[in-house]
Amino acid sequence: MNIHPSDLKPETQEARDALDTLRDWAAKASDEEINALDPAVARLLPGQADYPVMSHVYPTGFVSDEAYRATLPDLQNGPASLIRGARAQIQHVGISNFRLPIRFHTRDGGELTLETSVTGSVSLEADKKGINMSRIMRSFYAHSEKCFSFSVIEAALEDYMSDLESLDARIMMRFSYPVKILSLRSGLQGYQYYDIALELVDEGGVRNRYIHLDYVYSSTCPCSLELSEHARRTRNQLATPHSQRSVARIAVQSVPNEDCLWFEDLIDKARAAVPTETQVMVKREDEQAFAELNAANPIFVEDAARLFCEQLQDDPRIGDFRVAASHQESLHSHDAVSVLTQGDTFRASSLDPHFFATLHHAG
Ligand SMILES: Nc1nc2c(ncn2[C@@H]2O[C@H](COP(=O)(O)OP(=O)(O)OP(=O)(O)O)[C@@H](O)[C@H]2O)c(=O)[nH]1
Repeated sequence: MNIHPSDLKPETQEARDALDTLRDWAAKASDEEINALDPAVARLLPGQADYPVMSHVYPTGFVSDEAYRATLPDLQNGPASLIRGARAQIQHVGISNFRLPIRFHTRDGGELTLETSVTGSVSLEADKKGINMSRIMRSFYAHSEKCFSFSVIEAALEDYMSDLESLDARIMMRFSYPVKILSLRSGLQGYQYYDIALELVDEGGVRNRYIHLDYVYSSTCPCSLELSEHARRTRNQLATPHSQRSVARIAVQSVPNEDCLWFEDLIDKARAAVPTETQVMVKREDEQAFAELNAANPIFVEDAARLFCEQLQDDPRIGDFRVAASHQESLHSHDAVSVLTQGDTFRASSLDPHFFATLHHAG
């Protein structure tokens, strides 16, 4: 019978010598080198004998049943003694920017399914360690299949407060909302996308709804227009006023009213305030119209804030509001900015250091 050398069992002394070699190596090896060893080998080292041998193969067939789940550590629901740092209430704790498709009604009776970024958070009492994070998403998912309306989101908010036993809760939904807009003169149409955010906040038992809209427009400087005309008139010198892409972030408190405040209504108000919205489909006749429209509506950044304010302040569907405008001046190496608020909701002596920087819309 042919015996292959690998079939030969090493002599016991050889095995002992190999173990001594391993242990001599281990005595000089670093922890990293020891930890990198195959657990079955590491177990042979002194003091490692009781080290349990663990499988490195993923157990595809393992089922986590209710009884097993009950054995899992649940740190976030642990005793207050686990709290690290100050024993202070946390105003917002949750998950930011989980995304899912949400269906929205349009003002003309249609429906749009849009990618929506959701941020959900709840308050946490000072003596509680943490929240069950997954419930922030699970509560929202339970309602997300229904067509959007603030009342659907209110149902998710109710779940937050009951599932997470929280006093306050907040849901923010951000999406880009397409609206077909007509060109100025050629009759062409194209889609304009509006960055919109909805906030639903329940704080101290008071519930509020907020809508945020970014409106992008061209601002032509009135002073520069006058100076250009002055050069033409007095010196027959051609001159053009500086104009620039500008952004107004309009935030309104949507107050319950039998008449719904549609996204399209807010967009219409913005256009009524500052008609020089950036265009989508532009032929030469449209470009000429745009030049005339800008000449007819020159605005400083102060004018912009007040023009938007004028469109918001007398609408019974709108409570407190804030207009933040940024003109990315083509004359300067900086932006001209303004913030106008009405009511206490958005009044703030401190502004996020990056707030104005977010009022830039790339093409
Ligand atoms: N509270 C909290 N949880 C976190 C954080 N980062 C990750 N998590 C994890 O979020 C995961 C899901 O949390 P839970 O919703 O409590 O999961 P669960 O306990 O199985 O869910 P329930 O069955 O509803 O209790 C946990 O594994 C946490 O470790 C954090 O910063 N805070």
